[in-house]
Amino acid sequence: MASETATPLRLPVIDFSKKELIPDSKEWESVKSQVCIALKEYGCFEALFNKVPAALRKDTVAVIEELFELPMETKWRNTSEKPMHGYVGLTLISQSMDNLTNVLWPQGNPAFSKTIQSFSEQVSELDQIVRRMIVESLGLEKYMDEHMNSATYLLRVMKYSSPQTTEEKVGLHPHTDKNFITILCQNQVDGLQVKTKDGEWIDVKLSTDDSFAVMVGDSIFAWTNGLLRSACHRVMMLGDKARYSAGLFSGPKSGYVIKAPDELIDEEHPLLFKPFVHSEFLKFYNTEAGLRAESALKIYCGV
Ligand SMILES: O=C(O)CCC(=O)C(=O)O
Ligand SMILES: [Fe+2]
Repeated sequence: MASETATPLRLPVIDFSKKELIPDSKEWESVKSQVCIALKEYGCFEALFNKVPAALRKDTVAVIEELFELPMETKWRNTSEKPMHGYVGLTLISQSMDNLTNVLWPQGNPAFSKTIQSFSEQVSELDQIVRRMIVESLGLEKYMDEHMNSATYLLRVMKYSSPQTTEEKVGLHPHTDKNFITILCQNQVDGLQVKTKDGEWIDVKLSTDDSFAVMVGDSIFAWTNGLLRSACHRVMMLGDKARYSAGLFSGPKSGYVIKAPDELIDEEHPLLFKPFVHSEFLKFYNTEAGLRAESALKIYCGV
């Protein structure tokens, strides 16, 4: 049957590595329109971004592996009730990095915090380029400074142990991220999948050593009044190697109210979500009803 030979869907790949990528240049406009198309369709794309030196990426994966070798207290382990295969996620908040390092390695481990810190800084440049492009492509320049200044970052590192079977196991259940933008990188072990509008799962196979997966979260979905999708994604594990990933999450600062700009609301595009404070929404998301909901955002503040 013909459908069996259909080529699997691939995420758009967008190149952010060109020297000429400066605001207002031809290159910038071209990348911007690719970003806008990809985020409307998939809420996600693969970014090629060579500003993070290969050595730093390698060091980052190495320190993450080192971190997960430590005997960790249960409070740092995943506390979700949902069955997931061998997932451990740790949030490293950049600002308190030195504190955390001192707790984990009382004798000190400056290399760890330095690596994680510079990795976060370099990847945050890509986040800022993407968010600038989003604001510009929706004609919302008037809100540029407000939006850019409304964000804060956290870095989360994850380990998914190998299931040691030939049968796929859930590493992380389907969800949308709740923040603005998530940028993920991984060791050589794939597993991330993104759901299309038609409900099909696409394997995210990062194609180069400079690749990152970039995803829109619910805060951008709400702020753009639904114009850009927040990508539903999950992790499926197969085989005998552990997956390590690192995600830089940009999200609204504490207390910041997310409100879709008037420019995006008219009769044809009625307001989808009432203005909300992100930290309050997160509290709801972490309740049983929030976790059970297909869209916690809709239940929390849908119009
Ligand atoms: O490990 C991954 O690639 C996905 C992680 C993820 O979706 C999350 O932490 O929200
Ligand atoms: Fe996620």
